[in-house]
Amino acid sequence: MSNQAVLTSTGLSKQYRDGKRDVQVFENIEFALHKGEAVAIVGSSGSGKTTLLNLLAGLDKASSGCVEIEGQAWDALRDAKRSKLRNEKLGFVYQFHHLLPEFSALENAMMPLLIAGEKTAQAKQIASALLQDVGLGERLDHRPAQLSGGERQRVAIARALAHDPACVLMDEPTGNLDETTSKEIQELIVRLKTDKHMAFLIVTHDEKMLSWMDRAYRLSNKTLTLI
Ligand SMILES: Nc1ncnc2c1ncn2[C@@H]1O[C@H](COP(=O)(O)OP(=O)(O)OP(=O)(O)O)[C@@H](O)[C@H]1O
Repeated sequence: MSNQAVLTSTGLSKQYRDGKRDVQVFENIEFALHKGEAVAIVGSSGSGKTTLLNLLAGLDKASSGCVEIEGQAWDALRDAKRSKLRNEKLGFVYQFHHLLPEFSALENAMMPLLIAGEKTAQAKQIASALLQDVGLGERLDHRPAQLSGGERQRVAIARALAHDPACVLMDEPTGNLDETTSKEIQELIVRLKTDKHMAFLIVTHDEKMLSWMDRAYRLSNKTLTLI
């Protein structure tokens, strides 16, 4: 495992304006995710996990503090550059998978590669291998509506990994998967972090996931604590 930081936050604070008062979500979060690590964040509903993921991904602005991806501060970049860097470096798996309904599983998983300028044949090869890895080798031509919730989630996972991102941010990735499929996803993550030094930051309620993570943090009382 390399010690190189992929994602860091320094003095990260966020508050929202609620009517006339400011609501502080968290304060002074110091965090670092390194190459080849899988790190979990747990916390009760409303503790700020999604807010933190959005800040780390450069999708939202902090009230104060700084987030850097491979040494590059999101704040220092203009919108177009920020989007380009995000597309290159990050993969996302959301609670709601946001697949494009009119496209097949294979086409959805190919999308980030095509956006990155990959040739269609090559994109097809990479995406189908990943869909095979997540147990969907027989479902390549199915559209999202023809897949179960768990199968859709697995397409979203393949899509997030297709362009070989430095870091994958996951929000409850195994929330609607059965135990066997969750285990397959776990094995895939472990393989990718070992072989490709990919970093994973995973928001989860799944206690079983914590057992094989490198570290886990709890977000509560506006701070992030190692557990
Ligand atoms: N745009 C917004 N404006 C005002 N308050 C917000 C906004 N977005 C989130 N909040 C508040 O910030 C707090 C943290 O929300 P967040 O969605 O980050 O929590 P969470 O830990 O991801 O919750 P859950 O597990 O339920 O998804 C909540 O109290 C929420 O109401």
